[in-house]
Amino acid sequence: MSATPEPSPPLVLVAAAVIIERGRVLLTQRKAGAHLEGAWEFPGGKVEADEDPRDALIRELREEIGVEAQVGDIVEVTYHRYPKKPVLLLFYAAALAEGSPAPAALDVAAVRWAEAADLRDELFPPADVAVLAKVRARLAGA
Ligand SMILES: Nc1nc2c([nH]c(=O)n2[C@H]2C[C@H](O)[C@@H](COP(=O)(O)OP(=O)(O)OP(=O)(O)O)O2)c(=O)[nH]1
Repeated sequence: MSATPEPSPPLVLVAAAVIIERGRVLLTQRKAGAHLEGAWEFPGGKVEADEDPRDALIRELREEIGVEAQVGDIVEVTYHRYPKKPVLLLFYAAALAEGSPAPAALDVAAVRWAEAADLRDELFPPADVAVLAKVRARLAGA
């Protein structure tokens, strides 16, 4: 008798921000106990079923790091299949709004501004390879 195939896990839609200021990009670190714990990443999170991805990103940036952001154009779109979790990542260029509070680690392990030399692939989730290449190029002014 053949085993019943596992149902495919649903695709998770994620919006994340590429925020560059004065030659540095804003990164957050994933909390202990979370999927990919300890990895550095671009701040953001899951888009709810009824949400515009840009609105989801503004909400996540408020919740995670307490900033007010303006969300611009897509930098990269990446599909990645984590074990038991396929994700579609929308990476948007974004900027801190005038008068926004400075980023604070409200619901992340840490937050920091990073230079191009700090963007080593192995510190990030495997899905971030393509966006990291684009961010390095942007930081280099290309
Ligand atoms: N925000 C963000 N998420 C990323 C990046 N790269 C990457 O693979 N991801 C993945 C990690 C997570 O699986 C997913 C974001 O979901 P999340 O942080 O809201 O939720 P989570 O999986 O920790 O939460 P949960 O399932 O435990 O509720 O996208 C990135 O650069 N930024």
